[in-house]
Amino acid sequence: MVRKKPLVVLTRKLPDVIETRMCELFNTQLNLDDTPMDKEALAKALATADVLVPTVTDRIDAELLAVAGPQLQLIANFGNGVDNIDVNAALERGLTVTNTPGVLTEDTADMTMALILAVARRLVEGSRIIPESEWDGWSPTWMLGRRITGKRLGIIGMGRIGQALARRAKAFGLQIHYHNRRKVAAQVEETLEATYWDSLDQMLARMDIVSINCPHTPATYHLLSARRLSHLQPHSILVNTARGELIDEAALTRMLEAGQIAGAGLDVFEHEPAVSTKLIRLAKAGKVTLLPHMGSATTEGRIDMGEKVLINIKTFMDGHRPPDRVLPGML
Ligand SMILES: NC(=O)C1=CN([C@@H]2O[C@H](COP(=O)(O)OP(=O)(O)OC[C@H]3O[C@@H](n4cnc5c(N)ncnc54)[C@H](O)[C@@H]3O)[C@@H](O)[C@H]2O)C=CC1
Ligand SMILES: O=CC(=O)O
Repeated sequence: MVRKKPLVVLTRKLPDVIETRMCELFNTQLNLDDTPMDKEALAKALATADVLVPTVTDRIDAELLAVAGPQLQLIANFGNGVDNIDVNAALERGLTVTNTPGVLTEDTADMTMALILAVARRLVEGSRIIPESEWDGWSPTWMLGRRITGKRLGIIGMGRIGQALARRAKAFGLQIHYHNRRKVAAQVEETLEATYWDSLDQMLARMDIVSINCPHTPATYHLLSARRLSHLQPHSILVNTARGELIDEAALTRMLEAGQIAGAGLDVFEHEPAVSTKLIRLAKAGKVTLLPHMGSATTEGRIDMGEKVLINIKTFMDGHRPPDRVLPGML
């Protein structure tokens, strides 16, 4: 008997090499023009697919999962963070959920370090000056940024990306501090010369630069609330390449407007792709650097992510446990 190929629905356009392999292995429904799927289109996909491959732009909530057809078995997220999926609701329905951890660690850490440098050294502001014909020549007191060497970097979430950032930051001469759910292995702490802070509030009050690198879960929503943000020192810089929902963005905006912190570098936003006009105004004034969620955006990284998705689907369809299964304890 010939086994029917499973229907795999991709919600977005993936790298060509991945789509080609996907089509060879499975009955694959592509999204050729890359239009993000609305709720109706997602519901349709969940009603027919054996495997759904969503991305960070697709909100797969309990309401949508309730309309999934009985054939749906696997949600193979093209992404590391899984906060776009109600994983508990999916697991309760007996579905398997996978993600793509590890392969975007270095790229995202690079972008985090780039944001730290961009904000501290006014890179984006400076890069506008020559194209806008506003350069009269060098001056001893003009376009001064802040030295990062010797400063204290506080990392919230010392996982894969947090540690990769710490390695880079150490090479730049920053002192590494971190807050995590638990202390990391002694050998990692030793190599990074990292200091653990059990109290996030206390760490925030002592840092020059803070980077957020933990996942967005119900427990971490607005981890940096208005109250916590108020612990930051006026000269400090805040960088977020994790998820927008981790920060009370309105409170951060007010602090930036009032000069209560020196600057921020944001790759992710609370209501992305919408970004508030106030933040855009602050960016134009050089107080904040805004990137359109491009932390993992390298050609190599996106192909590696696609390969992970392929392996997860293939392993699952062959009747084995896929390598990147998301389990309730990980949330
Ligand atoms: N901007 C971008 O394009 C990208 C963003 N990301 C985001 O980065 C996040 C982190 O990724 P990884 O480092 O691979 O994850 P990871 O799971 O290796 O590390 C996360 C760390 O955060 C810690 N953590 C969890 N809750 C915490 C809390 N309440 N307080 C302090 N620490 C807490 C965990 O213990 C863990 O050590 C992802 O969940 C995703 O949202 C990931 C890739 C690309
Ligand atoms: O933000 C991207 C991800 O893979 O997570």
